[in-house]
Amino acid sequence: MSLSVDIERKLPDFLLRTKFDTENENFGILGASGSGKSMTLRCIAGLDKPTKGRIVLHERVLFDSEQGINIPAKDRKIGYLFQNYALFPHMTVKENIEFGIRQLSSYEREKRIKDKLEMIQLGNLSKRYPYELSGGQQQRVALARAMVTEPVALLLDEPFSALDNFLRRHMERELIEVLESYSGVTLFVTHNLEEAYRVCERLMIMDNGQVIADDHKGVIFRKPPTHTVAKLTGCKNISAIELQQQLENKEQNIEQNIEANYTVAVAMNWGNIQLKIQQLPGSYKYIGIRAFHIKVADDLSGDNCFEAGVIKTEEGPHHMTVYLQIGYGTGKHHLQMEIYKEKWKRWQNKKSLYIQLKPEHLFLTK
Ligand SMILES: Nc1ncnc2c1ncn2[C@@H]1O[C@H](COP(=O)(O)OP(=O)(O)OP(=O)(O)O)[C@@H](O)[C@H]1O
Repeated sequence: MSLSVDIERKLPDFLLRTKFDTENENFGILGASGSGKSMTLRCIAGLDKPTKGRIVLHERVLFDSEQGINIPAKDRKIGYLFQNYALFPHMTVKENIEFGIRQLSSYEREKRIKDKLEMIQLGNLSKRYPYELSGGQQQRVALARAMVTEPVALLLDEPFSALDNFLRRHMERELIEVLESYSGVTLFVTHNLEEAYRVCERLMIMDNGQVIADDHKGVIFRKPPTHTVAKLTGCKNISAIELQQQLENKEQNIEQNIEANYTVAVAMNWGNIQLKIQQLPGSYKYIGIRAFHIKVADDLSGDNCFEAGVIKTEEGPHHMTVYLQIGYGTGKHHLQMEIYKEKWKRWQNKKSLYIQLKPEHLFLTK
């Protein structure tokens, strides 16, 4: 199954331009609020009409502005799951699931409903009304209702955002299981980076109506193409840089213990420290490192080891966030490190410590 989208939607104050192709993978869409994620899904589902462009789902043209094709939403074979369940309140669980397949024979209807009730493990609650169900149960019914039509594509728009954290993780695991046996295209919109990473193989990042990155999740997180993508994917440490492939003066190289085959970046927002990096210099303007990649070091002997002052700490349930100052100080923190609480115990009373920004964890970006 494949989906190809190349559309534009013009509104007085907003321009959406989305272009991507996906095939048999969980495809995640990430972006700040108002970046156009839901509008993209609505255009694909046929609930909103692009100003121009083309949408093809498994070789079937759903929309083509030049050819005047615009298949109505009900005929697109698309299942849509919203954040707020949208179950019919006056219908039971079974009736809600049955709603989209009323045209099928009663034998086929019963078979599919039984199958979907088993999938969501709510067979014993089939006669209940939505108000008699918990939030998680309602969302499972909504998932069954979206899938009972055997859609070619499943669009999930922040499906767990109304649930508490515990239920959210539980539903996420259930969804991953359901999707393993689903052969259609899945688009998953979420604000939650970790959720996107766990559920999806590929991620598209949107910013102000535009696609600014689209790649395998590992690449997006390891080497974000721009500093906006780095920020939107949760990178807390980004600095403007000046790059030098190698220092011109060889003596200076030796003196500063910098090998010539490394690129050297001067991190202007991190107290002008000099960093060794493995990427070749290009037209990069920024350097970044994720908070959990900053490591406490025993001494200054490794690559990119620095003495850092501890400005403040914040305690989370499992880890500490430590705000650090390095290089030429300004009184403000330069870096944010995340470290497991157990590990942090060793340093918790220290005002300064050694840290390492390993070359393999630093990335250059535009
Ligand atoms: N019917 C409409 N008329 C005018 N502007 C709209 C309409 N629908 C959405 N917008 C605007 O289009 C932009 C994109 O909206 P969209 O709902 O796609 O954002 P989103 O990325 O899904 O955001 P969120 O994460 O907050 O749900 C927003 O600026 C929104 O205000």
